[in-house]
Amino acid sequence: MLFHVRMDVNIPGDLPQAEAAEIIARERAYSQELQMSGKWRHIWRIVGQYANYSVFDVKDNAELHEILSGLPLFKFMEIEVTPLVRHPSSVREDDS
Ligand SMILES: O=C(O)CC1=CCC(=O)O1
Repeated sequence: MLFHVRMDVNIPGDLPQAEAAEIIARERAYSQELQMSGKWRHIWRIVGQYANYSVFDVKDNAELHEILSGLPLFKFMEIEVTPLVRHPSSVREDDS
């Protein structure tokens, strides 16, 4: 199943910089491992915002929930999920 996910990050200003840097480094490693596995298909920065648009390809809602709630930045994020289904006019073979 494909899901479009918007993640808005809001790290509190009073979090020590070293702690924030460590969480961001773990977030990057976690994300890159999932990208390499094919489950996190796309990640795009939203211009001018500390936010991204991502596309996940996972088994079901439960797997997506597990992945998102495991994000090191999860507690500092607002997350919006939109389930996707193949468009009947799509010419791309990997759209589902
Ligand atoms: O910077 C972000 O948009 C948050 C994030 C998600 C995965 C990652 O590496 O950073």
